[in-house]
Amino acid sequence: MSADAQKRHAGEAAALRVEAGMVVGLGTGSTAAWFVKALAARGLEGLRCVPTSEATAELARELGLTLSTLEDTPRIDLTVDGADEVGPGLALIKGGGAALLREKLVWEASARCLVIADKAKVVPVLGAFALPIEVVAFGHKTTANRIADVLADHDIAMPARVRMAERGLVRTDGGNLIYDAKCAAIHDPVRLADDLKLITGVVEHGLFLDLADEAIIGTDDGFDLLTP
Ligand SMILES: O=C[C@H](O)[C@H](O)[C@H](O)COP(=O)(O)O
Repeated sequence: MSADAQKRHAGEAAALRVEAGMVVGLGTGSTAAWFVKALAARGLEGLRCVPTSEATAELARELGLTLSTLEDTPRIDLTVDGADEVGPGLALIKGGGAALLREKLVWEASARCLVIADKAKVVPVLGAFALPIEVVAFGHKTTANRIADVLADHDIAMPARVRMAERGLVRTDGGNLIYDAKCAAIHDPVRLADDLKLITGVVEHGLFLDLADEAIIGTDDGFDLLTP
């Protein structure tokens, strides 16, 4: 069976965790899209949804979900979102879809965070997926040099590369750039997260540590549950 079917199983199982009247954070990406569709199909009364990207907002709007913002609903009951890697203790790499900053803002405003993913995302050590780092566009090449220094300090020799699309530099919803750092293996995610945050010009990084309360991992015939 395909990864897409596993993502659907996880998304549908997560939608059953939502109750009428909740404020729900909507993640970004292909797995989160399955959740958004399944949630809309439930037709629960009184839901308010805070999307983590313009793409998710558009999908949710099309499906008739009621949208809100972090400004209007700063307290979120439950956020459901995908991940690029799910490591030990539910440490995550996120940001493959360039939504990491809004995602982290929504996650941190949430009473409970549920990560949904297909089986291939579960890894023994984070780092095979290139770590996304969101950087302000002004002076980004000098910021990239400082990022390279930090990576070298973590025995990561490859400098991070700016993310490109067919039509040029990828811009986040906030207008920033993404650098992707091929780490291979991140041995000390807490220290790397702290060191990256200290760099002037870095807005956020895709390490989500101590944020996920539970993971629903889609399988071919259902799903498995993981806790930190
Ligand atoms: O920026 C994007 C997000 O962090 C996504 O949740 C992540 O990239 C996983 O996406 P997908 O479910 O499409 O693999």
